[in-house]
Amino acid sequence: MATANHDALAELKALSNIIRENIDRLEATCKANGLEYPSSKAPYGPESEAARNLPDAMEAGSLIVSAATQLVAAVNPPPMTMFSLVGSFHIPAALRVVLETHTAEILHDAGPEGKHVNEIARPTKKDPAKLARILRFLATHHVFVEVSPDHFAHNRLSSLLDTHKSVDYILANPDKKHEGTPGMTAVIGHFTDEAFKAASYLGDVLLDPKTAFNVDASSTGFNRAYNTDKNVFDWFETPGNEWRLTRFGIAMDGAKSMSPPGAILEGFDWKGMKEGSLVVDVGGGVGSQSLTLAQNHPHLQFIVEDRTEFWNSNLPEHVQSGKVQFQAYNFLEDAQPIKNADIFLLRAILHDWADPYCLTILRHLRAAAAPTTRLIVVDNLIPYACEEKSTEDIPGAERRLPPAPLLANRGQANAIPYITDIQMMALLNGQERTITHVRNLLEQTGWKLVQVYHGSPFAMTNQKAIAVPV
Ligand SMILES: C[S@@+](CC[C@H](N)C(=O)[O-])C[C@H]1O[C@@H](n2cnc3c(N)ncnc32)[C@H](O)[C@@H]1O
Repeated sequence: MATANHDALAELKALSNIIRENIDRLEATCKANGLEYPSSKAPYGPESEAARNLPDAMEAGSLIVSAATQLVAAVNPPPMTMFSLVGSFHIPAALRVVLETHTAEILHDAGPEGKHVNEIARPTKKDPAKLARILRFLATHHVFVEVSPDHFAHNRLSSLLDTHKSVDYILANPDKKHEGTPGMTAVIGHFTDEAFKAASYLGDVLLDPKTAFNVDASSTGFNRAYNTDKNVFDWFETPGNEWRLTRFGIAMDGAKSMSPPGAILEGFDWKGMKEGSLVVDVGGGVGSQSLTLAQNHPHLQFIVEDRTEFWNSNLPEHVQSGKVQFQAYNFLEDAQPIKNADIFLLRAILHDWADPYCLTILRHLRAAAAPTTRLIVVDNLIPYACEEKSTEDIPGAERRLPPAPLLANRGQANAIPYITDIQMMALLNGQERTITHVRNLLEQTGWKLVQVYHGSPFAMTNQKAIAVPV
């Protein structure tokens, strides 16, 4: 541990150099590609994100975020940092309020002058004085701008809360707010509601001797928060929760926007597969990953397996289109019915479940695998917060270390897998896993991990572990 002042200052200077060098790199990358770097004041949109999605810009951005957040932690008085950390649970509470008062839609056409909070609070008949404090708190975290006292306007971050639907439509059809959207608002809804409440009971579950070592999917913070014995997937299907199930399905689709477009296409030679190869998307939800694959690789066939109720209550038109076939399948209870799959795809599935459930899922797939079947596990492969040598024998597993003095896992630039890890624990006793952990599960179930793909530093649930039967 550094104790002398000059060490601490050397760290600050090194961090500031990383930031400066990588801003120059961003500038050069944008210039070389003739693209504008997106403004933090302009609304978010996939086209205007093009510069940020350039591989070199992503790497530069990741190093800047890593260095800047480390710099803040080093410079801010520790009690202030700790106070900010323990108080950060108010952020999702505030985000839920603005989401459910449709503030983003109310401000949609307000332009840079924004609107007075009285106007923002009126359509949902909320207290403007309280809403102003909520919005000011968020503006302090760069979500919305307070342009003049009590007048709030959009910026890039707050525009992610906007469904682009009219306020009148949402007020008349509250259950349809997220339908037909890219899904980020549904992600925000699920996180700030079910997940946030589940997380607030996580400590109770982990500290209670009766549940401390329990890995049951229905013995979680979620179960305490909602006072139910059902796991979250069963609970979503109980009468009265239809809108939550729909929101969750749209949220899963929306999580794609947290990765570069087409992230599922990377890291595996889909093109090299023979004509008519069959991809079975196990627990494929509304089939959004299979659709992306089908659109880009029309020579492949797809079957999306999930619990019946899931797709019928989400996107029935996908079932009717025929491009992707849907099949009811319970991966915890049933033998895998497809015996001639070329690929079993498991995206964001293993992370939902504790090890005993994953072993069941993997054994069912192994029993149905042909010698040529490939298993592609797409999940976050969570790095230790220090250097890791134990998986370097697996092709693709090695990670490039960032420059000193950054954390080996890039800290806040790589925060999402650690957030989803705790989220999975709070909701289902699931978890994100290290490469070693995934390898162990595969080895216990007759699979061998042969290739790892890390992908973009800013992508969500895009890392791939490719396995073959043994
Ligand atoms: C986190 S979502 C992932 C969806 C999709 N693979 C993706 O990447 O967007 C988990 C999916 O597992 C499905 N699921 C949960 N329990 C299941 C079970 N026992 N059998 C089959 N599917 C299940 C859920 O309905 C949901 O669609």
